[in-house]
Amino acid sequence: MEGQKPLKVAVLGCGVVGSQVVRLLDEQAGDIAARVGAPVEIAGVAVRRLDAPRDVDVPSDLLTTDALGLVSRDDVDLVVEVIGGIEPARSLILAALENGASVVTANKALLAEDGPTLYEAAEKAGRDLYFEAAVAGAIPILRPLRESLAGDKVTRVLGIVNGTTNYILDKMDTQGAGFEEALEEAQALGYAEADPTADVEGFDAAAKAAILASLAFHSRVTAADVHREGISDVTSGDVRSATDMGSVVKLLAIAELVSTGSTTGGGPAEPGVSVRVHPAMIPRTHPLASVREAFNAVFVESEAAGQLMFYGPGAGGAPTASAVLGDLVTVARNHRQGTRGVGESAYADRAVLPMGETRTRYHVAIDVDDRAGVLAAVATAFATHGVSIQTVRQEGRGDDAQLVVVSHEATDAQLSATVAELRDMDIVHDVTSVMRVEGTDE
Ligand SMILES: NC(=O)c1ccc[n+]([C@@H]2O[C@H](COP(=O)([O-])OP(=O)(O)OC[C@H]3O[C@@H](n4cnc5c(N)ncnc54)[C@H](O)[C@@H]3O)[C@@H](O)[C@H]2O)c1
Ligand SMILES: N[C@@H](CCO)C(=O)O
Ligand code: NA
Repeated sequence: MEGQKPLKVAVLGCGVVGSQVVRLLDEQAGDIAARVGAPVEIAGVAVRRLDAPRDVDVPSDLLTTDALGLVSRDDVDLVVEVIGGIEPARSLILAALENGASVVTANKALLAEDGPTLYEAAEKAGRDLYFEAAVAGAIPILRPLRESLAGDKVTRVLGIVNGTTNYILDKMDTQGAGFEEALEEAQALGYAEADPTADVEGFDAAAKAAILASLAFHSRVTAADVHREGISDVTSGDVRSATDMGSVVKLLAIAELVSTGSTTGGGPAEPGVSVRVHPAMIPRTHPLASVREAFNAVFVESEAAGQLMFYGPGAGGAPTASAVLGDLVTVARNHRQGTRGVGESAYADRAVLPMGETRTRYHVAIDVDDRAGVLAAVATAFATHGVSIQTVRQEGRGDDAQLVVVSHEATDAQLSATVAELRDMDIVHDVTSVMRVEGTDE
C-alpha cells in the first residue's frame, strides 16, 4: 500500500452522523487504508456554518460552506452525503456522480422519494451509490437483500425501523411515560430526525419501507406508495389494551408479496406488493416484541432461507457512521479497481396493492351498554361487513361494559367499515381502541 495514491473523500454535513464519520475516518485511518488498499483522506467537510459547535475537531482548512464547489473538485474520488433532506442533497449527489465520484449516503428520504434519478445517474457515471445507513442504521440489511439473498425469493419483510418511535412506545409500555417526555429523551440521544414529525408520523419508517420493498422485491416502490400511519394517536389506553391481551404496541414497517387478483394474458396473476407503516399490536412472545428502546430489527421471510432476523442499533451517530464507513470501504475499493458493486435491480414491475385491499386483523375495544342483545348487535356489525370474529372479551363496569374484539383476517376496507358502523350505533358509547394485529400465526 506504501506509495499508493490516496483516495480523497468529501464529507457533506457534519451533524450527528457526519461528525462520527469524520472521527472514525481519522481514528481508523490505518485499518481503512489496509482494507481499501490505499489511504482514504478527507478532501473537505462541507458545513452550513464554519463556526458552529461540533462533536469533532475538524482542521479549519478542511471546512467549507461551498458543498457544490467541494464535490466538483477534480481530486475528489468519494462523496459521503450526510446532510439529509431532498435539496440540496440531491443536486450535490448528482453533481458528485457526474464528476466521477462514488457516493455513500444515509439519506432515506431522498432515496425513497427519488431513488431512480440517483440510480440512473450512478449507472450513467459507472459509479457506486451505496446507502446501508439509510435503513436501520448500523444493521446490515440492505447488503443482505441486494447480495446475500439475490438467489432466493423474499416474500415478506417485517420490521421495526424507527428508533425514535420504538423508544417512545417502549417508555410508554414499560414506564407509563408520557409521549412528550419520551420524545425529548430520544432527541437528546441523537435518534430523532431534525424535525421529529418525520419519526412520529411515520414518514421516516415509510421511506425505509419503500427502500426495503424495492430491494426485496426488485421493483420500484416510492414513499408515495406506502400506506403510512404514525404513533401520535396511540394512547396509553391502547398500550394497556395491548398489555391485557399479552401484546405490545410497535410501529411496524411491512412489505409483502401479495396476490393482486389481476391476470396478464390469461396467465397466473403476478404478485403485487403491499407496503405499509402503522402501529400494531404484536404478541409479547413474538421476537420483535423484545426489541427495546431505540433498537431496530428486521424480519425477512424468504422461500428457501426461511425466517431471518437482523437486529441492532438503528440510529445514533456512531452506529450510523459504522454503516457509512462500511459502504465507504467497499466503494473506495471498487473505485480504486475501476469496478462497480451492485446497482439498481428493478426488473420486476410489481403493482402496489391499495391499503383497502390489504388483509389484516384488528383489535377493537368498544364501550357499550351492559344489557341483553348488545353483544349480538356488535357481532352483527362485524358480520355485515364480512369480518369474522376470532375472540371477544367482556368486562362489566357498572352500567357499562367493555367489549374487546379481535377479528380474523379481512380486508382493511371491511374492517374500517365495521368500525365506522360501530361508531354510529346507539348502544356503543365509544370505540376506545382500534389497532391492527400482526405477528400471529393466522
Ligand atoms: N441520526 C441518525 O440516527 C441517523 C440514522 C440513519 C440515517 N440518518 C440520516 O443521516 C443524515 C444526516 O442525519 P443527522 O442525524 O446527522 O442530521 P443532522 O441534522 O445532525 O446533520 C446534518 C448536518 O448537515 C448540515 N447542513 C445542512 N445543509 C447543509 C449544506 N447545504 N451544506 C453543508 N452542510 C449542511 C447541518 O448544518 C447539519 O449539521 C440524514 O439523511 C438522516 O436521515 C441519521
Ligand atoms: N430518526 C431515525 C434515525 C435513523 O434513521 C430513527 O429514529 O430511527
Ligand atoms: Na443499515
